[in-house]
Amino acid sequence: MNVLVINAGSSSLKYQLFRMEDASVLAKGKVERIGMDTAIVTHEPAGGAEFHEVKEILEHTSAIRRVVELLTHPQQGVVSAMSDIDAVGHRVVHGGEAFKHSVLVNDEVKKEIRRLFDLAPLHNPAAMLGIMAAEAAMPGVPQAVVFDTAFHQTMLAQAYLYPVPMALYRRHKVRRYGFHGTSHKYVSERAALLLGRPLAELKLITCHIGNGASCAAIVGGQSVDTSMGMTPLEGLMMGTRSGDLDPAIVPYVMGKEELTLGEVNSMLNKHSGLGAVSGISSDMREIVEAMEAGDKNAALAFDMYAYRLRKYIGAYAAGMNGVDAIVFTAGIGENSAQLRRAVCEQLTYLGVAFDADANAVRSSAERRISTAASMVAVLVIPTNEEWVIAQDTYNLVQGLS
Ligand SMILES: Nc1ncnc2c1ncn2[C@@H]1O[C@H](COP(=O)(O)OP(=O)(O)O)[C@@H](O)[C@H]1O
Ligand SMILES: CC(=O)OP(=O)(O)O
Ligand SMILES: [Mg+2]
Repeated sequence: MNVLVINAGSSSLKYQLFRMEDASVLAKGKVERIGMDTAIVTHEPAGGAEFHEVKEILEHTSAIRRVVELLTHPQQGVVSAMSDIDAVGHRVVHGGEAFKHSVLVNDEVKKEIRRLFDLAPLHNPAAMLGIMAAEAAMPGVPQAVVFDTAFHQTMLAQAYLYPVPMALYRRHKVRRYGFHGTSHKYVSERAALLLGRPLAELKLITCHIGNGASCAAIVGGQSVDTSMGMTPLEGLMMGTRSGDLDPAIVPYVMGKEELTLGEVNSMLNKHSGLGAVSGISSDMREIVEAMEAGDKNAALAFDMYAYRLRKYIGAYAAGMNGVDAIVFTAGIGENSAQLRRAVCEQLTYLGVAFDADANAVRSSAERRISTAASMVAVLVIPTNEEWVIAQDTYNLVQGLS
């Protein structure tokens, strides 16, 4: 069975086509910088030459259309027709309390995902575009959805409730859901293998640091806390999102600047974070480049980003009463040696002995960047949300026959 996985992030769309029988990847690729001046398309057919293009791609529907063209292309393609794709698995960011597990797509499921648009305005609409575009391109092919929120459903009420009137939870389900769950789950399992210790006895802090960023406190393989909240806006500073701030700022700024609810929402989700502080870019590569060229605002944005992450690591070590390993993953966590260094060199109080040389090595392998003597291991583990989604999709589709 061939399963196509579509992971529509806020600024990127990643895809992988898996042959499930031997867990092989027939092709993978990504469309990055969707909606920016130029998007970057990378398509890697297994055993074939990598294909790159830079073109304007303004939204996710066009991105999927391009992916479909590439997968069936006479030169760059890996299947002769779309009928060689047996199932499609989608990443959906918000599943609310309704979805504790992955499900096959039907009208009810689509309705529920739409109902959650308000709570994940950058993500659920992108995922829905993906589902609709895939249905149009591959009619009759079963589709499954895998939710970012599902893994965090193990949190206790002490972590998922906000100290506000409890009627808000009862009436409107106002609570912490947490996101990037598929990634936090995957890297925590890989971390246990890399450390050679049972997951059941580990306390981990996993840092999924991409365009969206969150960390999670994981005890014995179960999420006990995570930095994103009811929506993916809370927690760490991100590319375009503010993360934590004093909630009183919202009504204050709305009054002073005469902003509507929609405008203030858009300000915090799309016009804050690295982009707002640096005035340069929401992309960490460009921030680091500008910082190294001496730009003060880029340096401030970088320092704030690292400082806020360091504070969460401290908070989660306290929350779990200890930590065995800190894991970095996603675009920035996997690739930015500068950011990892800025965070980890000041964790000596926790017992982290950072290995700056190991950290500086560019690699796509799972690796340790703390010294052998470090009391707390620091790991870099490339995430693989797509493989987890493919497995869930495969299992659901098997259940159909
Ligand atoms: N070599 C690199 N150095 C620093 N940052 C990088 C590098 N490669 C990618 N990134 C950063 O990773 C982020 C995107 O991460 P990603 O996980 O792909 O995001 P998302 O899935 O949320 O769209 C961007 O800020 C990008 O600059
Ligand atoms: C939930 C979330 O923020 O996702 P992403 O990192 O893909 O934007
Ligand atoms: Mg992502």
